[in-house]
Amino acid sequence: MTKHFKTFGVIGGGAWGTAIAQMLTRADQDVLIWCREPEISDAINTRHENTGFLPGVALNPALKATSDLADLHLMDALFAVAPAQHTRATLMALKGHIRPGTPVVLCSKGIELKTGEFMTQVLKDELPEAVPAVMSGPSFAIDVAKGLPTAVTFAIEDEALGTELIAAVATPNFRPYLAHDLLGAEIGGAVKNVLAIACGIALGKGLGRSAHAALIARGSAEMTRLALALGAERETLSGLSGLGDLVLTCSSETSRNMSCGMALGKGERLEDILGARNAVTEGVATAPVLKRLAAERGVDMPICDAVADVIEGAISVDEAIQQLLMRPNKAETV
Ligand SMILES: NC(=O)c1ccc[n+]([C@@H]2O[C@H](COP(=O)([O-])OP(=O)(O)OC[C@H]3O[C@@H](n4cnc5c(N)ncnc54)[C@H](O)[C@@H]3O)[C@@H](O)[C@H]2O)c1
Ligand SMILES: O=P(O)(O)OC[C@H](O)CO
Repeated sequence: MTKHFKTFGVIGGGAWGTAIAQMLTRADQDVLIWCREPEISDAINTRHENTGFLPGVALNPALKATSDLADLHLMDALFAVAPAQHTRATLMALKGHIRPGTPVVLCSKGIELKTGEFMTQVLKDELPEAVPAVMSGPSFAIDVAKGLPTAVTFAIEDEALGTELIAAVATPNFRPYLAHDLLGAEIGGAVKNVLAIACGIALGKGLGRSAHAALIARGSAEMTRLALALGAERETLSGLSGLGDLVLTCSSETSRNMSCGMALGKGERLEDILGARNAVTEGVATAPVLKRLAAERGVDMPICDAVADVIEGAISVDEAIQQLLMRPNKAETV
Protein backbone atom coordinates (compact mmCIF):
# COMPACT_ATOMS: atom_id res chain seq x y z
CA MET A 1 0.00 0.00 0.00
CA THR A 2 1.29 3.48 -0.85
CA LYS A 3 1.11 6.51 1.42
CA HIS A 4 -0.74 8.70 -1.00
CA PHE A 5 -3.82 6.65 -1.93
CA LYS A 6 -5.77 5.50 1.09
CA THR A 7 -9.42 5.85 0.06
CA PHE A 8 -11.00 4.70 -3.20
CA GLY A 9 -14.51 5.42 -4.46
CA VAL A 10 -16.16 3.29 -7.13
CA ILE A 11 -18.95 4.95 -9.09
CA GLY A 12 -21.32 2.25 -10.26
CA GLY A 13 -22.53 -0.94 -8.60
CA GLY A 14 -22.98 -3.04 -11.73
CA ALA A 15 -20.97 -6.21 -12.31
CA TRP A 16 -17.78 -4.38 -13.31
CA GLY A 17 -17.87 -1.74 -10.54
CA THR A 18 -18.41 -4.52 -8.01
CA ALA A 19 -15.52 -6.58 -9.41
CA ILE A 20 -13.21 -3.55 -9.33
CA ALA A 21 -14.24 -2.77 -5.75
CA GLN A 22 -13.57 -6.38 -4.76
CA MET A 23 -10.18 -6.22 -6.50
CA LEU A 24 -9.33 -3.03 -4.58
CA THR A 25 -10.15 -4.65 -1.25
CA ARG A 26 -7.70 -7.44 -2.16
CA ALA A 27 -5.05 -4.73 -2.46
CA ASP A 28 -5.98 -3.77 1.15
CA GLN A 29 -7.53 -0.47 0.13
CA ASP A 30 -10.35 1.34 1.88
CA VAL A 31 -13.18 1.14 -0.68
CA LEU A 32 -16.67 2.64 -0.91
CA ILE A 33 -18.86 1.71 -3.87
CA TRP A 34 -21.83 3.81 -5.03
CA CYS A 35 -24.80 1.80 -6.22
CA ARG A 36 -27.72 3.53 -7.90
CA GLU A 37 -30.19 1.04 -6.40
CA PRO A 38 -30.43 1.25 -2.56
CA GLU A 39 -31.33 -2.45 -2.40
CA ILE A 40 -28.00 -3.30 -4.04
CA SER A 41 -25.98 -1.21 -1.59
CA ASP A 42 -27.97 -2.79 1.27
CA ALA A 43 -27.22 -6.28 -0.05
CA ILE A 44 -23.49 -5.49 -0.33
CA ASN A 45 -23.40 -4.09 3.21
CA THR A 46 -25.44 -6.79 4.89
CA ARG A 47 -25.10 -9.96 2.75
CA HIS A 48 -21.73 -9.12 1.15
CA GLU A 49 -23.16 -9.95 -2.26
CA ASN A 50 -24.32 -7.88 -5.23
CA THR A 51 -27.56 -9.79 -5.62
CA GLY A 52 -28.65 -7.80 -8.68
CA PHE A 53 -25.63 -7.58 -10.96
CA LEU A 54 -23.06 -10.09 -9.72
CA PRO A 55 -25.02 -12.73 -7.81
CA GLY A 56 -23.28 -15.73 -6.33
CA VAL A 57 -19.90 -14.07 -5.66
CA ALA A 58 -18.94 -13.67 -2.01
CA LEU A 59 -17.65 -10.12 -1.56
CA ASN A 60 -15.07 -9.02 0.98
CA PRO A 61 -16.96 -7.88 4.12
CA ALA A 62 -14.55 -4.93 4.22
CA LEU A 63 -16.26 -3.52 1.10
CA LYS A 64 -18.74 -0.78 2.01
CA ALA A 65 -21.54 0.48 -0.24
CA THR A 66 -23.73 3.58 -0.40
CA SER A 67 -26.55 4.80 -2.60
CA ASP A 68 -25.66 8.47 -2.00
CA LEU A 69 -23.01 9.70 -4.46
CA ALA A 70 -22.10 12.55 -2.09
CA ASP A 71 -20.61 9.91 0.25
CA LEU A 72 -17.71 9.65 -2.23
CA HIS A 73 -16.70 13.13 -1.00
CA LEU A 74 -12.93 13.82 -1.18
CA MET A 75 -11.85 10.25 -1.91
CA ASP A 76 -8.16 9.94 -2.89
CA ALA A 77 -9.05 8.32 -6.23
CA LEU A 78 -12.21 7.33 -8.06
CA PHE A 79 -13.08 4.56 -10.53
CA ALA A 80 -15.91 5.63 -12.88
CA VAL A 81 -17.84 2.50 -13.85
CA ALA A 82 -21.38 3.59 -14.73
CA PRO A 83 -22.51 2.61 -18.25
CA ALA A 84 -21.15 5.05 -20.85
CA GLN A 85 -24.55 6.67 -21.48
CA HIS A 86 -24.90 7.48 -17.76
CA THR A 87 -21.32 8.45 -16.95
CA ARG A 88 -21.90 12.18 -17.48
CA ALA A 89 -24.77 12.34 -14.96
CA THR A 90 -22.77 10.53 -12.28
CA LEU A 91 -19.70 12.75 -12.75
CA MET A 92 -21.85 15.87 -12.75
CA ALA A 93 -23.26 14.83 -9.38
CA LEU A 94 -19.72 14.72 -7.98
CA LYS A 95 -19.05 18.40 -8.67
CA GLY A 96 -17.78 19.98 -5.46
CA HIS A 97 -16.92 16.56 -4.03
CA ILE A 98 -13.42 16.10 -5.44
CA ARG A 99 -10.10 17.80 -4.81
CA PRO A 100 -8.21 19.26 -7.81
CA GLY A 101 -5.81 16.61 -9.09
CA THR A 102 -7.87 13.61 -7.98
CA PRO A 103 -7.38 10.70 -10.39
CA VAL A 104 -10.60 9.47 -11.98
CA VAL A 105 -10.05 6.10 -13.64
CA LEU A 106 -12.55 5.67 -16.48
CA CYS A 107 -13.61 2.03 -16.85
CA SER A 108 -16.74 2.22 -19.02
CA LYS A 109 -16.43 1.11 -22.63
CA GLY A 110 -18.47 3.23 -24.96
CA ILE A 111 -19.08 6.53 -26.71
CA GLU A 112 -21.77 8.95 -25.56
CA LEU A 113 -24.61 8.80 -28.07
CA LYS A 114 -25.84 12.36 -27.86
CA THR A 115 -22.43 14.06 -28.06
CA GLY A 116 -20.13 11.54 -29.80
CA GLU A 117 -17.67 11.99 -26.93
CA PHE A 118 -15.38 9.39 -25.40
CA MET A 119 -15.36 9.16 -21.60
CA THR A 120 -12.18 11.25 -21.16
CA GLN A 121 -13.94 14.16 -22.88
CA VAL A 122 -17.06 13.67 -20.76
CA LEU A 123 -14.84 13.81 -17.65
CA LYS A 124 -13.11 16.94 -18.90
CA ASP A 125 -16.52 18.59 -19.49
CA GLU A 126 -17.91 17.73 -16.06
CA LEU A 127 -14.92 17.56 -13.68
CA PRO A 128 -12.07 19.45 -15.37
CA GLU A 129 -10.12 19.49 -12.09
CA ALA A 130 -9.77 15.68 -12.16
CA VAL A 131 -6.80 13.80 -13.60
CA PRO A 132 -8.07 11.30 -16.18
CA ALA A 133 -6.93 7.70 -16.49
CA VAL A 134 -8.39 4.83 -18.55
CA MET A 135 -8.42 1.22 -17.39
CA SER A 136 -9.45 -1.20 -20.12
CA GLY A 137 -8.59 -4.65 -21.36
CA PRO A 138 -9.76 -8.27 -21.47
CA SER A 139 -11.55 -8.62 -18.17
CA PHE A 140 -14.88 -10.23 -17.46
CA ALA A 141 -16.28 -8.98 -14.15
CA ILE A 142 -16.88 -12.52 -12.94
CA ASP A 143 -13.21 -13.44 -13.50
CA VAL A 144 -11.88 -10.39 -11.67
CA ALA A 145 -14.40 -10.77 -8.84
CA LYS A 146 -13.28 -14.37 -8.34
CA GLY A 147 -9.63 -13.32 -8.38
CA LEU A 148 -8.69 -15.12 -11.61
CA PRO A 149 -5.53 -13.78 -13.32
CA THR A 150 -6.28 -10.68 -15.40
CA ALA A 151 -4.15 -8.05 -17.16
CA VAL A 152 -5.36 -4.64 -18.33
CA THR A 153 -4.05 -1.44 -19.86
CA PHE A 154 -3.84 1.45 -17.36
CA ALA A 155 -3.40 4.63 -19.39
CA ILE A 156 -2.53 7.95 -17.76
CA GLU A 157 -0.41 10.90 -18.89
CA ASP A 158 1.63 11.34 -15.71
CA GLU A 159 3.92 8.32 -15.52
CA ALA A 160 4.88 8.84 -11.86
CA LEU A 161 1.26 9.15 -10.77
CA GLY A 162 0.33 6.11 -12.88
CA THR A 163 3.10 4.07 -11.30
CA GLU A 164 1.90 5.02 -7.83
CA LEU A 165 -1.72 4.22 -8.64
CA ILE A 166 -0.84 0.86 -10.14
CA ALA A 167 1.23 0.03 -7.07
CA ALA A 168 -1.82 0.83 -4.96
CA VAL A 169 -4.27 -1.39 -6.84
CA ALA A 170 -2.26 -4.26 -8.36
CA THR A 171 -2.18 -7.76 -6.93
CA PRO A 172 -0.44 -10.84 -8.35
CA ASN A 173 -3.69 -11.79 -10.11
CA PHE A 174 -4.67 -8.28 -11.23
CA ARG A 175 -1.95 -6.76 -13.40
CA PRO A 176 -2.46 -3.26 -14.78
CA TYR A 177 0.13 -2.33 -17.46
CA LEU A 178 1.11 1.34 -17.54
CA ALA A 179 0.43 3.20 -20.80
CA HIS A 180 0.06 6.81 -21.89
CA ASP A 181 -2.39 6.62 -24.83
CA LEU A 182 -5.77 7.21 -23.18
CA LEU A 183 -7.60 7.74 -26.46
CA GLY A 184 -6.26 4.51 -27.96
CA ALA A 185 -7.39 2.56 -24.89
CA GLU A 186 -10.85 4.11 -25.09
CA ILE A 187 -11.21 3.40 -28.80
CA GLY A 188 -10.30 -0.27 -28.32
CA GLY A 189 -12.83 -0.70 -25.50
CA ALA A 190 -15.68 0.98 -27.35
CA VAL A 191 -15.14 -0.51 -30.81
CA LYS A 192 -14.60 -4.11 -29.66
CA ASN A 193 -18.16 -4.17 -28.28
CA VAL A 194 -19.57 -3.38 -31.72
CA LEU A 195 -17.32 -5.97 -33.34
CA ALA A 196 -18.41 -8.57 -30.76
CA ILE A 197 -22.01 -8.05 -31.90
CA ALA A 198 -20.85 -8.70 -35.49
CA CYS A 199 -19.02 -11.88 -34.44
CA GLY A 200 -22.04 -13.05 -32.47
CA ILE A 201 -24.29 -12.51 -35.47
CA ALA A 202 -21.95 -14.56 -37.67
CA LEU A 203 -21.86 -17.46 -35.18
CA GLY A 204 -25.60 -17.23 -34.49
CA LYS A 205 -26.23 -17.43 -38.22
CA GLY A 206 -24.00 -20.49 -38.48
CA LEU A 207 -21.44 -18.85 -40.77
CA GLY A 208 -18.60 -20.81 -39.19
CA ARG A 209 -15.35 -20.16 -37.37
CA SER A 210 -13.50 -19.01 -40.51
CA ALA A 211 -15.92 -16.12 -40.95
CA HIS A 212 -15.64 -15.42 -37.22
CA ALA A 213 -11.83 -15.18 -37.40
CA ALA A 214 -12.04 -12.99 -40.50
CA LEU A 215 -14.35 -10.59 -38.66
CA ILE A 216 -11.91 -10.35 -35.75
CA ALA A 217 -8.96 -9.64 -38.05
CA ARG A 218 -10.72 -7.18 -40.35
CA GLY A 219 -12.47 -5.67 -37.31
CA SER A 220 -9.07 -5.09 -35.76
CA ALA A 221 -8.07 -3.26 -38.96
CA GLU A 222 -11.17 -1.03 -38.64
CA MET A 223 -10.37 -0.26 -35.01
CA THR A 224 -6.78 0.62 -35.86
CA ARG A 225 -7.82 2.79 -38.82
CA LEU A 226 -10.12 4.82 -36.60
CA ALA A 227 -7.47 5.11 -33.91
CA LEU A 228 -4.88 6.44 -36.37
CA ALA A 229 -7.40 8.92 -37.82
CA LEU A 230 -8.22 10.25 -34.33
CA GLY A 231 -4.58 10.57 -33.28
CA ALA A 232 -4.18 7.47 -31.12
CA GLU A 233 -1.24 5.07 -31.37
CA ARG A 234 -1.19 1.87 -33.41
CA GLU A 235 0.66 0.03 -30.61
CA THR A 236 -2.21 0.56 -28.18
CA LEU A 237 -4.62 -1.20 -30.53
CA SER A 238 -2.43 -4.28 -30.64
CA GLY A 239 -2.20 -4.39 -26.85
CA LEU A 240 -4.49 -5.53 -24.03
CA SER A 241 -7.12 -2.81 -24.53
CA GLY A 242 -7.23 -3.41 -28.30
CA LEU A 243 -6.55 -6.86 -29.67
CA GLY A 244 -6.63 -8.46 -26.20
CA ASP A 245 -10.14 -7.31 -25.42
CA LEU A 246 -11.32 -7.87 -28.99
CA VAL A 247 -10.31 -11.52 -28.81
CA LEU A 248 -11.93 -12.07 -25.40
CA THR A 249 -15.19 -10.32 -26.17
CA CYS A 250 -15.61 -11.86 -29.61
CA SER A 251 -14.91 -15.38 -28.37
CA SER A 252 -17.12 -15.92 -25.36
CA GLU A 253 -20.83 -15.94 -24.73
CA THR A 254 -20.07 -14.50 -21.31
CA SER A 255 -19.87 -11.25 -23.28
CA ARG A 256 -23.21 -9.45 -23.35
CA ASN A 257 -22.30 -7.94 -26.72
CA MET A 258 -21.33 -11.26 -28.27
CA SER A 259 -24.41 -13.03 -26.89
CA CYS A 260 -26.64 -10.20 -28.12
CA GLY A 261 -25.17 -10.67 -31.59
CA MET A 262 -25.69 -14.44 -31.41
CA ALA A 263 -29.34 -13.97 -30.54
CA LEU A 264 -29.75 -11.49 -33.42
CA GLY A 265 -28.09 -14.02 -35.74
CA LYS A 266 -30.60 -16.63 -34.60
CA GLY A 267 -33.46 -14.32 -35.55
CA GLU A 268 -34.44 -12.83 -32.18
CA ARG A 269 -35.60 -9.21 -32.03
CA LEU A 270 -33.28 -6.64 -30.46
CA GLU A 271 -36.02 -5.29 -28.14
CA ASP A 272 -36.69 -8.81 -26.84
CA ILE A 273 -32.99 -9.55 -26.32
CA LEU A 274 -32.38 -6.33 -24.38
CA GLY A 275 -35.68 -6.56 -22.52
CA ALA A 276 -34.80 -9.99 -21.17
CA ARG A 277 -31.50 -8.95 -19.53
CA ASN A 278 -30.61 -6.97 -16.43
CA ALA A 279 -27.28 -5.82 -17.89
CA VAL A 280 -25.91 -3.17 -20.18
CA THR A 281 -24.97 -4.10 -23.78
CA GLU A 282 -22.75 -1.14 -24.62
CA GLY A 283 -22.24 -1.92 -28.31
CA VAL A 284 -25.92 -1.24 -29.02
CA ALA A 285 -25.61 2.46 -28.14
CA THR A 286 -22.05 2.76 -29.42
CA ALA A 287 -22.69 1.34 -32.93
CA PRO A 288 -24.76 4.26 -34.31
CA VAL A 289 -22.53 6.95 -32.82
CA LEU A 290 -19.44 5.11 -34.07
CA LYS A 291 -20.93 5.03 -37.57
CA ARG A 292 -21.48 8.81 -37.38
CA LEU A 293 -17.96 9.43 -36.10
CA ALA A 294 -16.34 7.26 -38.79
CA ALA A 295 -18.33 9.02 -41.53
CA GLU A 296 -17.35 12.46 -40.19
CA ARG A 297 -13.67 11.45 -40.18
CA GLY A 298 -13.81 9.63 -43.52
CA VAL A 299 -12.79 6.31 -41.94
CA ASP A 300 -13.96 3.14 -43.70
CA MET A 301 -15.55 0.82 -41.07
CA PRO A 302 -17.85 -1.49 -43.01
CA ILE A 303 -18.30 -4.14 -40.28
CA CYS A 304 -19.14 -1.58 -37.59
CA ASP A 305 -21.44 0.28 -40.01
CA ALA A 306 -23.30 -2.95 -40.80
CA VAL A 307 -23.85 -3.56 -37.06
CA ALA A 308 -25.18 -0.01 -36.68
CA ASP A 309 -27.58 -0.54 -39.59
CA VAL A 310 -28.88 -3.79 -38.12
CA ILE A 311 -29.29 -2.23 -34.65
CA GLU A 312 -31.18 0.73 -36.10
CA GLY A 313 -33.37 -1.59 -38.16
CA ALA A 314 -32.19 -0.05 -41.45
CA ILE A 315 -31.26 -3.47 -42.86
CA SER A 316 -31.81 -7.09 -41.88
CA VAL A 317 -29.08 -9.42 -40.65
CA ASP A 318 -29.15 -11.22 -44.03
CA GLU A 319 -28.80 -7.96 -45.92
CA ALA A 320 -25.88 -6.92 -43.72
CA ILE A 321 -24.08 -10.19 -44.42
CA GLN A 322 -24.69 -9.91 -48.18
CA GLN A 323 -23.54 -6.29 -48.15
CA LEU A 324 -20.23 -7.22 -46.50
CA LEU A 325 -19.60 -10.22 -48.73
CA MET A 326 -20.29 -8.26 -51.93
CA ARG A 327 -17.69 -5.57 -51.21
CA PRO A 328 -15.07 -5.25 -53.96
CA ASN A 329 -11.86 -7.21 -53.46
CA LYS A 330 -9.07 -5.06 -52.04
CA ALA A 331 -5.54 -5.03 -50.67
CA GLU A 332 -5.12 -6.26 -47.10
CA THR A 333 -4.06 -3.03 -45.44
CA VAL A 334 -5.13 -1.20 -42.36
N1 LIG B 1 -19.30 -6.60 -16.89
C1 LIG B 1 -18.06 -6.70 -17.34
O1 LIG B 1 -17.49 -7.80 -17.44
C2 LIG B 1 -17.32 -5.46 -17.76
C3 LIG B 1 -15.94 -5.53 -17.91
C4 LIG B 1 -15.22 -4.41 -18.33
C5 LIG B 1 -15.91 -3.23 -18.56
N2 LIG B 1 -17.25 -3.17 -18.40
C6 LIG B 1 -17.91 -1.90 -18.62
O2 LIG B 1 -18.35 -1.37 -17.40
C7 LIG B 1 -19.48 -0.51 -17.60
C8 LIG B 1 -20.57 -0.91 -16.62
O3 LIG B 1 -20.98 -2.21 -16.94
P1 LIG B 1 -21.42 -3.29 -15.85
O4 LIG B 1 -21.18 -4.62 -16.44
O5 LIG B 1 -20.81 -2.97 -14.54
O6 LIG B 1 -22.99 -3.00 -15.73
P2 LIG B 1 -24.15 -4.05 -15.45
O7 LIG B 1 -24.73 -4.47 -16.75
O8 LIG B 1 -23.70 -5.12 -14.54
O9 LIG B 1 -25.20 -3.18 -14.66
C9 LIG B 1 -25.86 -2.08 -15.20
C10 LIG B 1 -25.46 -0.88 -14.39
O10 LIG B 1 -26.05 0.26 -14.96
C11 LIG B 1 -26.50 1.09 -13.90
N3 LIG B 1 -27.49 2.04 -14.37
C12 LIG B 1 -28.66 1.79 -15.00
N4 LIG B 1 -29.30 2.96 -15.25
C13 LIG B 1 -28.50 3.95 -14.77
C14 LIG B 1 -28.58 5.36 -14.71
N5 LIG B 1 -29.64 6.00 -15.20
N6 LIG B 1 -27.57 6.06 -14.16
C15 LIG B 1 -26.48 5.42 -13.66
N7 LIG B 1 -26.34 4.07 -13.68
C16 LIG B 1 -27.33 3.37 -14.23
C17 LIG B 1 -27.05 0.10 -12.90
O11 LIG B 1 -27.20 0.70 -11.64
C18 LIG B 1 -25.95 -0.94 -12.93
O12 LIG B 1 -24.91 -0.55 -12.08
C19 LIG B 1 -19.86 -0.68 -19.07
O13 LIG B 1 -19.35 0.39 -19.80
C20 LIG B 1 -19.16 -1.96 -19.48
O14 LIG B 1 -18.80 -1.95 -20.87
C21 LIG B 1 -17.97 -4.25 -17.99
O1 LIG C 1 -19.92 -8.43 -21.55
P1 LIG C 1 -19.34 -7.35 -22.43
O2 LIG C 1 -19.58 -7.64 -23.88
O3 LIG C 1 -19.80 -6.00 -22.01
O4 LIG C 1 -17.76 -7.40 -22.25
C1 LIG C 1 -17.20 -7.32 -20.96
C2 LIG C 1 -15.77 -6.81 -20.99
O5 LIG C 1 -15.70 -5.57 -21.64
C3 LIG C 1 -14.78 -7.77 -21.56
O6 LIG C 1 -13.47 -7.24 -21.43
